[in-house]
Amino acid sequence: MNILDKIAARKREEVEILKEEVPVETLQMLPHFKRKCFSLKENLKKSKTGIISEFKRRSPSHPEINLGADVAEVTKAYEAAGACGISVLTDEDFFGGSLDDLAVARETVKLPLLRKDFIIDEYQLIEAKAMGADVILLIAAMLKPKQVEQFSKKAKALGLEVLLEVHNEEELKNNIFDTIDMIGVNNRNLKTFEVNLQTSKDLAEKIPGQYVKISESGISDTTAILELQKSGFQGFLIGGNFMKTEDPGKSASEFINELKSRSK
Ligand SMILES: O=C(O)c1ccccc1NCC(=O)[C@H](O)[C@H](O)COP(=O)(O)O
Repeated sequence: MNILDKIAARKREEVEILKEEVPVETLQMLPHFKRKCFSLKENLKKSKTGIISEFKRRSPSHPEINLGADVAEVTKAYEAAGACGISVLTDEDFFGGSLDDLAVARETVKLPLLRKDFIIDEYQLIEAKAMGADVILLIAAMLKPKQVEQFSKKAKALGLEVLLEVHNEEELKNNIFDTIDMIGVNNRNLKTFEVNLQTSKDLAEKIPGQYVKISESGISDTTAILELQKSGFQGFLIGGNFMKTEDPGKSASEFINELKSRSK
């Protein structure tokens, strides 16, 4: 069983329990449910740097990135560093995150927040909105195109933006819907965990022009960003490179400042 199948199986169990414990009607009464979302898409279109900084403590490929990281401290520093948006891992079992992390990030910053999780059920979209997310992720490798269409429609109806994640041309071709806002190319092969930025460069020209393009995973220097910008990418999702350091906010700030000075 590959990692996405394992995660999907766990999510299905988790969602069935949650639906009983916290019904949709309860989520819909939470104050953030009616909040107007911040737009990551618009921030990326306006930005010269396009950095989406990620908060994650661990991952299947890196089991100990920053286990004790404090979400308020890091997200506040990411905002001050000039990030366009923040990605918050909300999966507990595989990434050590939680919906509480998302809620704390929401109370801390005014930037668009991506709920970084593995969506397999509409319930998780309602949960994302209620806990303060602005953007949700749909991973083509773990969904059927019909589900991508259904979940993206529902997300838009909730006022959320949709980031579709693909790894190859087939996933891209099968999941082009007008309810998608941004297309992310994940440079990490989820079978081997190897990262290769060429994945983004190869797919860039195949992504239709109306979608904001985001390159995800394995980005560790500003030279990579300058090259990816030449291929047409406007957004860059960076997690481990910041989170593995003692002060992720400071690392993000130095990275963004270096990028700004190299972009002049
Ligand atoms: O990172 C993993 O090990 C992983 C394994 C299985 C599914 C998803 C996984 N990562 C999620 C991500 O997409 C990354 O956290 C994100 O793109 C940032 O990547 P990085 O900058 O390399 O930390």
